Amino acid sequence: MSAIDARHLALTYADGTEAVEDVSLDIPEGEFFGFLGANGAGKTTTIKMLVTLLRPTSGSVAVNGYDVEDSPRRVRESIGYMAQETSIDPELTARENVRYACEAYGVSRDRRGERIDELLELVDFVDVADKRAKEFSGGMKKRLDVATALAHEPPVVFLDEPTTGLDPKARNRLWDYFERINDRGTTVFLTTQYLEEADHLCERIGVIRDGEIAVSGSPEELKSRVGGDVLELDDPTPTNVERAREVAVDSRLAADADDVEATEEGLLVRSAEARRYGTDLLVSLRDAGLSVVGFNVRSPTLDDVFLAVTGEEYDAEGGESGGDTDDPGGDGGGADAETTARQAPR
Ligand SMILES: Nc1ncnc2c1ncn2[C@@H]1O[C@H](COP(=O)(O)OP(=O)(O)OP(=O)(O)O)[C@@H](O)[C@H]1O
Repeated sequence: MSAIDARHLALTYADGTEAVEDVSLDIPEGEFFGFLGANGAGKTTTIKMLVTLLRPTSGSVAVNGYDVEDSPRRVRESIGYMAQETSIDPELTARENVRYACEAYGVSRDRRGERIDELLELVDFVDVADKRAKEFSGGMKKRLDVATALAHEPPVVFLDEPTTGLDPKARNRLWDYFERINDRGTTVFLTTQYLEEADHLCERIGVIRDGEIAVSGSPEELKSRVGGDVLELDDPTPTNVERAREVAVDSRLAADADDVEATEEGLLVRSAEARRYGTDLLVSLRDAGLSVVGFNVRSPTLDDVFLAVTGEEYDAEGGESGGDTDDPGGDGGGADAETTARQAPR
């Protein structure tokens, strides 16, 4: 049985916006699935249909074998949902928030005390269990959100941008919990603004564009579809970039013009020959009277996949730095050696 089986899902909002046009997903039990797309591509609308908060205009969805139209209550009982907005009560302590979630999700009275302790332990809240949630940092609130979404041990959890705005340390910590629950057999459906997060966590990824799945596959499969390596030229002046683009398109590197993209930093060329002939391009640029300030050849990342599929750079608002810390009253918890080492190579 699939954990999530969505067929030809579509949703048009009352104002006529066709947010989701045709989304089919078949996610096996126990998979860690990443759902990616630019802002407004239809991710949240899709999740809301999967968790019974929005009724599809057409198509069908079964979650854990229950049809969302026929058995919405069964679906809700069998899933955990961590929405973008926090669901914890700032006036309650961590323990009270978790207890409330256990009651709301119908965890039996006999089991409740034990389950509350397990959940607090899972997200490392034992020492601060009796502090009020309003005293917690952004990262801690997210961890508490994770605990409450898991109260009833659901076989499937939906995480909608669970780490947005967190600093790398807090994010890494959450990644550990997500991996832990997936290791226990829980199916995870994740949306994220951070492609390195999807790369690190997900076994399979689907990219939604204009309300339809544009590509899906494992991170490695998707990266291999970029076709070779990626050569980056840094040049901040747009006029130079435009001329450099013409030189690159004419070079033996690019199979066609689509392999050359202007980026915020300068220019990017996807090519199976990037390592072999990359320096030839530098010579051609110099001959054309252009100099570059930076040059680099690297393996493709999911950012390259995204750029190739959508023609846009993946939006990562909330940023890599200056995010919400996991450490209230601390020094902001910058990236330590371990954190840095765990980031996907760029
Ligand atoms: N209640 C609504 N009424 C009308 N249009 C809506 C509504 N909610 C979302 N939309 C539109 O539907 C489209 C898809 O929105 P959705 O929130 O699903 O995208 P998303 O991929 O989750 O984006 P984000 O990353 O910004 O959350 C967008 O064009 C959005 O403006």
